[in-house]
Amino acid sequence: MRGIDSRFPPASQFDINKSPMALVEDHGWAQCVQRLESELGTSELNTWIRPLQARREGDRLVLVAPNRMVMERVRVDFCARIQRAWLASGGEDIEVDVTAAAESRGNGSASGDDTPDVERLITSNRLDPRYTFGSFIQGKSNSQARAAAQQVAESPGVAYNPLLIYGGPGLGKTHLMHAVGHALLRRNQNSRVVYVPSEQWMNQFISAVRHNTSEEFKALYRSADALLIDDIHFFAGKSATQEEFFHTFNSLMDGRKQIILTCDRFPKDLDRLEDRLKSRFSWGLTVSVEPPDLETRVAILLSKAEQFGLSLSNEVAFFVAQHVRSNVRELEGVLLRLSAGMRLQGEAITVEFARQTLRDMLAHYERKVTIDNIMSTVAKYYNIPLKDLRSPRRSRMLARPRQVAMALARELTEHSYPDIGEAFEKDHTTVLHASRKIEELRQTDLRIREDYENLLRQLSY
Ligand SMILES: Nc1ncnc2c1ncn2[C@@H]1O[C@H](COP(=O)(O)OP(=O)(O)OP(=O)(O)O)[C@@H](O)[C@H]1O
Repeated sequence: MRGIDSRFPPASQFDINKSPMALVEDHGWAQCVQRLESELGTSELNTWIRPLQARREGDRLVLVAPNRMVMERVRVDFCARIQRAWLASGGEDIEVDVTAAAESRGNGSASGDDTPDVERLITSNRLDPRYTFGSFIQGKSNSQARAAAQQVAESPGVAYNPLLIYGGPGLGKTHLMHAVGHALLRRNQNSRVVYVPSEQWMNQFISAVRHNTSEEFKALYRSADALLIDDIHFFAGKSATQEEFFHTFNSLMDGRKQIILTCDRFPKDLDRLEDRLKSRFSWGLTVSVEPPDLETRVAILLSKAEQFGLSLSNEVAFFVAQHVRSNVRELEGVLLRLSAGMRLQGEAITVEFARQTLRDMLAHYERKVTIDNIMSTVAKYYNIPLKDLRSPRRSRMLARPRQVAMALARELTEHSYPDIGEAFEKDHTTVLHASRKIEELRQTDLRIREDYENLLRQLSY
């Protein structure tokens, strides 16, 4: 194992305190960043410029942002400045193009070509410097996952192994996974922390098989100290990939190395994933992240606004949080729209400004979260006739969906208990009891929690 160490990305390359640009062969970009250092504040530089990876494509400088959010902000606010800094630092006149990581991968190969250079593929996947425990806002919806991640960061390979974080899109699974990676590297700079999205892992595996470099592929992954694999639902139905992953998993577990996985649902519910993998996933700890509640959404908005250098009042944050409930990525998207709108129109962000700027989005939500629509969505979800939600029948088969529908109406609409009671042809105390009951069951009954979150997601998009 020692023999292949040199081919691993040195841990320091993952260090958030070092510029990712250290990895870029093109020194022109390093000089350009240096130039920008004198123009931008540290916070702007670390948030928007340092996470970019640069490569030359003919007479273009292609900057790959870790996600769409960064891509859009860089396009709007920094492109021209980067071009000027590039020229000023001795570069020739080139076009600057900004893409997001997933798009830039395009053909599914992380490197953009078909070179079976496993090391390069791995080094191209770095931890996002912004995804740390410090920038993760904790609330009821994610506190368990955060605590588990923190525990793993403190006792890797011992506390919970594997740690599997599951939940809907944009709820911070990747963020927490990277946060553990950063913490492990801070504890031990030489630790070999490997982060890879499942799709890339599979592409690298296929490429290794094609180019006869399977041994190298295996050795590289099996000698990691911590392996972080994102979105493992992607492995469903890919039997050869599952087989390879099964052996990697066993090898790492035998060596007491830490494994962290994320998945878009409770892993036992994944179709076409081998039972032996499902059972291994349950050896450690499986925790969920759920959509954040109102207070957490407000806290996230205020913290992100500060991070983006955007002045946002509590009142506006509260207004946005009341209307945008689905996930954190969407909250970030809203901040981006507000920021772009503010720049274009030169106005301060007031509640009225937010209402105008986001009117299409708000109208969409309002259409979806009527009591009638909640009822029909719940009836369809549980496959029961709509009229039964209103009927006086008390069978458990009907009572639970009815309570879920009432709780959703209470959470998603501004209607009072008596209004909701009237819509369900029940007394307001029944609605009150239903809301409390469902809140309690969401803590203790996994099935109810999943049903509620699924419905919340359907109604919130
Ligand atoms: N609790 C939180 N505090 C601060 N930022 C958060 C939080 N949760 C999510 N985010 C931010 O929301 C964005 C989306 O998060 P992330 O990519 O981790 O979601 P995910 O659950 O992995 O989604 P997907 O399943 O779609 O990959 C990121 O920018 C992340 O930093």
